Amino acid sequence: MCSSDQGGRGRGEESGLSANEGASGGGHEGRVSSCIDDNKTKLHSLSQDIWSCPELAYQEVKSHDRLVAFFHQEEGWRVDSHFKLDTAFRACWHSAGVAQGHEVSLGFLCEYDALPGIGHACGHNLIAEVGAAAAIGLKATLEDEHKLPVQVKVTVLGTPAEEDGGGKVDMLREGAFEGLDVVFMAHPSKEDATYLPCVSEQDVTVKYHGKAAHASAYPWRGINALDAAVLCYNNLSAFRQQMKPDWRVHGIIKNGGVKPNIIPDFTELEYYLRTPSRTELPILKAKAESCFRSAAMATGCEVEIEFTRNQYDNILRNSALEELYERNGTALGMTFTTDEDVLKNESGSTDFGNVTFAVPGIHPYFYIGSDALNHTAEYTAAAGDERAQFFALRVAKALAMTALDLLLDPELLQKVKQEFMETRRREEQR
Ligand SMILES: NCCCC(=O)N[C@@H](CCCN)C(=O)O
Repeated sequence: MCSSDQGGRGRGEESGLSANEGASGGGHEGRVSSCIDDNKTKLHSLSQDIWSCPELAYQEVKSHDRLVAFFHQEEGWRVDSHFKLDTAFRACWHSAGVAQGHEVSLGFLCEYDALPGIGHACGHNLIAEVGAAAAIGLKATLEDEHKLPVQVKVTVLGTPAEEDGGGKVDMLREGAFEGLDVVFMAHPSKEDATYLPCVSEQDVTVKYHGKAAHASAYPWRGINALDAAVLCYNNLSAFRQQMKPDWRVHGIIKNGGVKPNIIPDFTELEYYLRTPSRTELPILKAKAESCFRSAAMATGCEVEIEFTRNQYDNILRNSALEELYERNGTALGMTFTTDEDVLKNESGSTDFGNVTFAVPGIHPYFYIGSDALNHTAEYTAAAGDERAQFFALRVAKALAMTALDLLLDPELLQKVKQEFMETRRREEQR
């Protein structure tokens, strides 16, 4: 059985609510909270171990092993390491009893990849912790509940490579999400929000091949690949005036030549192309491609255009899930942002978007005790700071309570699924 921890601080502490008081002070919600609080030391240690050893996309070997070990040490979980991808995993638990009809299958996702150079600047160590905490909190509560109206399967999926590549897209292709009824995860941010506009994205690498020559002695003998790269950059900058205001194109020159007196024979750029809906993305891709190709034509370079294997889709919203989550979060003392600039403008992209076209899901954002911005060294520090723990555990409680709501009231689950079908149909007809 679980005890109760009334501690708490930070945004939401202003309300004076502790997690348990805010939830209900008892009942199922109270049990979720106390079970998660009971495990806070080992959850913190899980998150710290991932944070202190940041690993890039598809190379999250130690983080994978640490999470797999975590679930091996928990009772009742069947763990598949290297599930579908080398650094992905799956952990499953089934509620006791004789299966009668459909088993409700709920998934919690853990991300754990970091960024080059600045470590866990997007706080994915906390995403992993939240996914694990919500899953064990829900399981413990369900074990105490003997009158569940349904059989339940809880699945934790470790999904690599969100920052680069899109591990969830690979896993979707491999069938890893089949059979799930609803999926849950939460992403660190600088505010609490049930939803931020997560847009669709296609990444592309552009390479120009020219011809080297001494830049002073025989410049007319060279073909300048840096000129092509600069023209490419400028073509896209000129095109920006005609882009829709909510499109985003941003790039870097990864390789711009080696020495001023050598006409560069090779340059390389990397661009991210984003539109609010995946249906618009092909239009932007085609226009960007014209910018890449015309720079090659103007300079006489050869161009190689490599669009990445996985495109990220926008997130399909589910207001039924959002309302449940917001109610639980508010009860736990969260204050959801009302800043229109944040709520209406593009956020980044996530491969969770692709998941929401296959399974109903929610991807709320959560404050971690710092005003630092994601993808900065300051955010890395905040994601590893002990102060983030209260917020991470609180969001895990809100996710687990939302899952519990669906299990205790089959009509709610039906509502979520119905909305998912309708939203997806509307999106596909856009
Ligand atoms: N909205 C989620 C934010 C996480 C994030 O920053 N994701 C990256 C993904 C980049 C993949 N190429 C982003 O830049 O949006």
